[in-house]
Formats: sequence, C-alpha cells, structure tokens
Amino acid sequence: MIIGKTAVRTVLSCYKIFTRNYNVPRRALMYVPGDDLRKISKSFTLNADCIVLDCEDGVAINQKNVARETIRSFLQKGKPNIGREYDLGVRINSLDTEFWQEDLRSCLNGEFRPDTILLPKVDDIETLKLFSDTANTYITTDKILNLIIYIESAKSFVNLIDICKTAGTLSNKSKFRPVALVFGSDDFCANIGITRTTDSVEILYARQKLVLTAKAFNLQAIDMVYIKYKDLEGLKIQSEEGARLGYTGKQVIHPAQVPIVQEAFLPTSTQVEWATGLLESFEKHQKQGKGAFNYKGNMIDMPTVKQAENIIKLSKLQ
Ligand SMILES: CC(C)(COP(=O)(O)OP(=O)(O)OC[C@H]1O[C@@H](n2cnc3c(N)ncnc32)[C@H](O)[C@@H]1OP(=O)(O)O)[C@@H](O)C(=O)NCCC(=O)NCCSC(=O)C[C@](C)(O)C(=O)O
Ligand SMILES: [Mg+2]
Repeated sequence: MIIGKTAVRTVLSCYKIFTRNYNVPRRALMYVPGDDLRKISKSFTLNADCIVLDCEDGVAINQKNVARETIRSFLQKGKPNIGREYDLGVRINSLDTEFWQEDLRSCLNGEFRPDTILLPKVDDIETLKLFSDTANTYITTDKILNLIIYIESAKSFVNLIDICKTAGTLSNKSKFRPVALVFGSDDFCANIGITRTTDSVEILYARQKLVLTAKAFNLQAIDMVYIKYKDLEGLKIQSEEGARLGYTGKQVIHPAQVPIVQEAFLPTSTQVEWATGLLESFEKHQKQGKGAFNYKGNMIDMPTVKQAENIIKLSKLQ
C-alpha cells in the first residue's frame, strides 16, 4: 500500500498534537489590559500560571496603539523572572479588525517575544490560515510559539473539529503549535443572542462541547470568565464546576480571582489520598492476577485506575 504525502502529513500532525504535553499548567489565565502599565507590573506579583497582555476587548478602541506600544516596550525588557515557570502571552485583536497585523508584528519581531499568542474569534479555518501565513512572515527565530485559539461564536462551534485539525496541520509547516482552546462565553452569548444567567445553563452544551473537542485533540481547555469579580464564593463554585467538566483552567480578570481559580484546578488532598491508595491497591491486585477489585466499597478496574493516575499527574503540576 502506498501512503500519500497528505496522509503522512496528517499522521505526523496528529502525532505532534497527541504527544504535546500538559507540563505548562494554565489554571488561571489572567488578563491584563495592555494599556495599563500599573496593572501589567502588578500581574507579575500574583503567582498566576498564565499572564495575558491584552490588546483586544480589555482595551478601548482609542487606546489600541497605546496598548500595543506599551506591550512591546514591556516585552523588550525580557520575560520577568517570578521565581517559577509561567506562560506569558499576548492576545491580539481579531482578524476582522484593522489592528491585528500590527499587534502581531509588534510583539513577534522584537528581540524578546511572548511564549504564546492568543487568537480571538476563530470562526473558521480561513481565519487560522490567514494567521498562519502572517505569523510565519514575522517569526524570525526557531523557538516555537504557542497558539491559544478562542471559540466564541456559533460558527466557531460548528467548525470546531476542522479548526482543531487545521491548527495541527498548519503547525507542521510553521513555528507555532496549538496548545489550548478558550471558551469565550461572553462573545458567544452575544453571538447567539442570549444573556447569561447565574447557573449558565443556557451555555452548558457549548461549554461541554468545547471541553470534549479539546480533549480529543490533546489541547488544554480554558473555561469562561466569571465577570462578577467581587463574588468570590460564586467564582469558587463555577471554577470547581469547570474542573469537574474536564476544563484544565479558567480565564481570570482580577487579582483576587487568581488563588481561587488555581486552587480549583488542582486535586484536593482527599482526592490525592484516594488516588494514591487506589494505585497501591491496584499494584497489589495486579500481582495477585486480579483485574477488578474492591477499594473502599467500589469496584475498581482499569478506567478508574486511569482516573487515579490523572489525579496524581495533575497534583504534580504546581
Ligand atoms: C474589572 C476591573 C476593571 C476592575 O478594576 P479596578 O481597578 O476597579 O479593581 P480594583 O479592585 O480596584 O483593583 C485592585 C488592584 O488590582 C489591580 N488590578 C485589577 N485588575 C487587574 C488585572 N486584570 N491585572 C492586574 N492588576 C489588576 C488594580 O490595578 C489595583 O491595584 P493597585 O491597588 O496596585 O492600584 C479590572 O480588574 C480589569 O480591568 N480587569 C481586566 C478586564 C479584562 O481584561 N477584560 C477582558 C478579558 S475578558 C474577555 O475578553 C471575555 C472573552 C473571554 O473574550 C469572552 O468571554 O468573550
Ligand atoms: Mg471574547
């Protein structure tokens, strides 16, 4: 059987996607308006996994140039050392605006560049292709750039699988790789003509579809923003709900949200204790030739063992 070039490329792109690791946690993805130097400085004191300097919706139209310049001069000082690994990203304006090319060029062609570009409003594969062509002309080093893709309209949900596949294929001939999908719930509500209620039941289908598709392509899934930023109890409930749905992190808009969100996307000590005991018991039963066994009153076999392994793996991503 002769395997065509396209098939080989598809296999390679799937391999690249599926072997991508989760070693960079993005539990709290913290937005900082790019035109506000005070907030930018503060964001590096907050211990967030992922800091996003924003050119898009956190910045007024008449401040777009200021944000771009502020971000560029900030980046040119080099990535701040905060004593731990973290992801430093820039969210550019969407590709249907007059700003995005200059945003991208400005942050990619300097001496230091961000780890990650966050690309809003990816409705279809044409948007990704345009991004890819343009980014490739601006990237001048061999360092791979992470790409985070925003899914925030009905159209983007309808095209979601194609978007993920195309992101993988384009990354084979580019210097970027897709690492995560973000659920842009607020733009999504506007797009489908609804207003979000407290329990967010009206967006549950989309919220679940995003997480399922992200996992199918081994991408991180970043949950919606909690805009009532003074309601920390509500934030905790929504964050834990996101973690239960399978999300790996959540968007954050205010410093007070960071610790609550980061905590919610780590397993609790009870979960770690349960998983450790289960894995020990599994080893013992394997040696005795038993596939299924009783642990704390529950039947355990391979799927639950894998869940326990996931918990242990996640608990090590501090
Ligand atoms: C809500 C706001 C206006 C309240 O701002 P405030 O200044 O009134 O708050 P505060 O409580 O007085 O702030 C306390 C301290 O924290 C600082 N601070 C406060 N916020 C931040 C921040 N983000 N980053 C870093 N520092 C921050 C602030 O500067 C102050 O520091 P100071 O005491 O030293 O002066 C403010 O928190 C803010 O601007 N947050 C970011 C908003 C934003 O980026 N929105 C866009 C992202 S969400 C989105 O795009 C949707 C999505 C995904 O696309 C879709 O669902 O479709
Ligand atoms: Mg949005």
